[in-house]
Amino acid sequence: MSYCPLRLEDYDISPVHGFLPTQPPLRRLTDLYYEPWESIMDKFNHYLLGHHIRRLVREMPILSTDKLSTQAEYQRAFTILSFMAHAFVWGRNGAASEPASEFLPPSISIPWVAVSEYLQLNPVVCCAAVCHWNWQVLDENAEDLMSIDNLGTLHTFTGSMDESWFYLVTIAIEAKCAPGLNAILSAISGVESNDIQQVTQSLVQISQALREANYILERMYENCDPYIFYWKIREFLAGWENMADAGLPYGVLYEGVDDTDTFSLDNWQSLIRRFRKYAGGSAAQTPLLQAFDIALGIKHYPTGKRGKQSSVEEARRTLREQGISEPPPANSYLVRMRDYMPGGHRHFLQDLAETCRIREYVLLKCSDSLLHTGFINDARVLLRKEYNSCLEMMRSFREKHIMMVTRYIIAPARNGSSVFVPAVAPVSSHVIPPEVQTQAFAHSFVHPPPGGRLGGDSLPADPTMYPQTNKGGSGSLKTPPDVHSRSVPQTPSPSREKARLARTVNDDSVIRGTGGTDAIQFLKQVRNETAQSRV
Ligand code: HEM
Repeated sequence: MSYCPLRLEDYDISPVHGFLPTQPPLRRLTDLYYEPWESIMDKFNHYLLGHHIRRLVREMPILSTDKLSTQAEYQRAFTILSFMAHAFVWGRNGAASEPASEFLPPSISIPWVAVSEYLQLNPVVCCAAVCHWNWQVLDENAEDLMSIDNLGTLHTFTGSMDESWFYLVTIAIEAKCAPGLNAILSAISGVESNDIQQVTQSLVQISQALREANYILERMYENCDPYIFYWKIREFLAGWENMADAGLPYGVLYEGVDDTDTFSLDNWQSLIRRFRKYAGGSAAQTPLLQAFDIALGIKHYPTGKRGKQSSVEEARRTLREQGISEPPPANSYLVRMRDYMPGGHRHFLQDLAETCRIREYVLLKCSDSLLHTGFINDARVLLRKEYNSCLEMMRSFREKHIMMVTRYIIAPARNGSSVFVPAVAPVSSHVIPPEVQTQAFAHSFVHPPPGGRLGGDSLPADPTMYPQTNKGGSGSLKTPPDVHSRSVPQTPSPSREKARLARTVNDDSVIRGTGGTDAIQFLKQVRNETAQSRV
């Protein structure tokens, strides 16, 4: 086989399991030093159910990360700190006595930030935490070790089979698509050496991997109930961006990390700017689909903007200008999700975009002019067929995924919760003085933060939606409140917070996101761009 400049291992990608680690994730940090973390995880669901998490986390010592040495240990630390942190912030399903917490105690925030810096991702729940680093093999002797039926999760928030299954579908898709990643590299080297058979054969393997992904995706319905997903699971996966209605108008302050400057403690405005805003967990944070997009040359444009897929002319130009890097997908939401991927995986996507010219190769080999002048031969017909078959698998995956979003988000939101939530008097966790709350609240509507931390140093302004983490109160998105007539922002009651946290659908049945754009519109556009990439 000819040379391919990329090696999966250089990016923490497993040749056998793709973006999952080759060895199953650690089930425990064996150094007894970390026992305070592990002993909470031993009874995590019970503690969460019985409202013990906040007390236990506050009582936890601040542990150093110095005793973590392997990548697997860091990954385990990240996963368990993520579970504890989100359980701490969101409390027990919006129980009456537990509104969302705007503060993460130093026992979580200090090690969590240190571990996330090591892994080069944001300290917030992400796909890697709940899927990539959260699985086990059930039967070591099974014929197909990584079949979804032979996998289990290590941790869930709710202790439900539905939540396990929700993660397992993604985990199994990752595992089954690993051959597709190897095939991408093989196709790249085939292009380098102008070996049309190798490129075609690699495309066959990519489309087989994607066929598996389609099949596994549809199995979501088997064991994950949309009601449970929407009303029980999803709220724990939410982040702290655009969560004013859910009780987090400024995001979350990572105590001991962002408030160490004593000046800020005397100055509330300055302190509020230290709050972090992060999107929550979503399978959109898997590098897998983005890797296939890049490999197949599918371009995604900002939501609402129509763009063209590359033509033969552009393919010629790109090949002439070897070495000039291909810009990342222009859809800022997809680009933004890369900050929630481990560093190695993110760098792989960047380098893949610079290296991969499969679409250009197919376009040039199978251009219409060649077809019309009779130069076409069987190898070229086959190349085009297999390339288009990959696109069809990607399109079909996205089509199924849109239907899934309709069944798991839109329908349950429309039907409402069947659980009676009694009206309770507002209980505030906010310790910020009311007058400062008023100013900051007004400020956040008049000048919405550009994303990332308040003060906007990391994430670009993005009008694209992120409904899984949005409070989605239709009123606030459609009609900003009259900030001048507001005296003190109402602290939502926990029961209202719960409803708002889960509710992301307006009366017109549109899932709204950060900038008021529409999730289904985004997903349909991404699907259409995939379909339009056929050659
Ligand atoms: C109950 C199941 C699921 C629901 C309700 C769901 C929901 C959503 C929603 C609302 C979005 C829009 C952006 C966001 O909010 O993150 C999205 C995007 C996305 N989801 Fe899912 N999702 C589900 C399962 C999956 C699975 C199993 C995968 C694959 C591993 C997946 C992969 C993606 C990807 C790659 C995107 C980005 C858009 C794209 O590239 O097509 N999702 N999902």
